[in-house]
Amino acid sequence: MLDVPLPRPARFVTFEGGEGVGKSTQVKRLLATLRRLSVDAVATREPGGTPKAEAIRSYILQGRSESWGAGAEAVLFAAARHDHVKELIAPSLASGKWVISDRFHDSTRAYQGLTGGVDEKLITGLEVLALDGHAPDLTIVLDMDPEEAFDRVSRRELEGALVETGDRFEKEDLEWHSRLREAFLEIARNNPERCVVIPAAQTPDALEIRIWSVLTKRFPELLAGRGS
Ligand SMILES: Nc1ncnc2c1ncn2[C@@H]1O[C@H](COP(=O)(O)OP(=O)(O)O)[C@@H](O)[C@H]1O
Ligand SMILES: Cc1cn([C@H]2C[C@H](O)[C@@H](COP(=O)(O)OP(=O)(O)O)O2)c(=O)[nH]c1=O
Repeated sequence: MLDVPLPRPARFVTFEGGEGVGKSTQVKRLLATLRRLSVDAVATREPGGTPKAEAIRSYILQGRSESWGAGAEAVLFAAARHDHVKELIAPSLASGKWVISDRFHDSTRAYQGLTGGVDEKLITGLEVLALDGHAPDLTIVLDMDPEEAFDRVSRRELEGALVETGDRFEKEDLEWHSRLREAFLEIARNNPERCVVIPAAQTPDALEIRIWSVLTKRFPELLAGRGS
């Protein structure tokens, strides 16, 4: 019998959660694992991912749009996302490439919507426009106590990493970050078929193993033909 490989449809996976929960670390690790398995994949981030979206990212994260209010910022994030979907995400998926994004639309709903007070109807309308049908297949929500996550971020800053967000959302107080944490958990509860919440207060290795087990359960084709 011919050993024909099973088709592996390209999947769109997003990572969400507050600051310092370990999203970027796990995105890099997942990309490396997929590539080791010869899965064609690209990692990207939001806001950003394309030159135009990166320009919007710099503008917002430098705090230049802060005085415009959360509603206008939601529109800016959505404008960046629209370009990101059109120029990078949709073409990658169409060409068979997996896309792993460090943040996506849930961040707008959590930060600007549920925490920032922007009307749910505006958030939903922006989602429809920006996603253009490209909702993630799976969203990993990394969840942890914001105080512990702050410690990680301060360490990252002490270690000298370039952190462009230090003067924007990170400066909000603990109560605000606790509301943000609840916002992500609420989004996950409302989208149980798409979102998986993973406790993030564990070592990077343990977290990587847990995330990989979620992926292989959700997308068994990842293991097809590997005898496991
Ligand atoms: N599981 C973990 N345990 C402890 N520290 C971590 C873990 N994952 C990441 N870190 C460290 O915490 C900081 C924030 O991690 P990062 O991946 O940049 O988080 P995020 O992208 O969610 O802001 C970095 O200094 C990183 O090295
Ligand atoms: C994508 C997105 C990000 N953000 C915020 C979350 C972060 O504070 C910032 C992006 O910074 P980033 O460096 O990607 O986040 P992190 O600190 O988790 O590594 O922008 C929104 O407020 N709305 C959005 O739609």
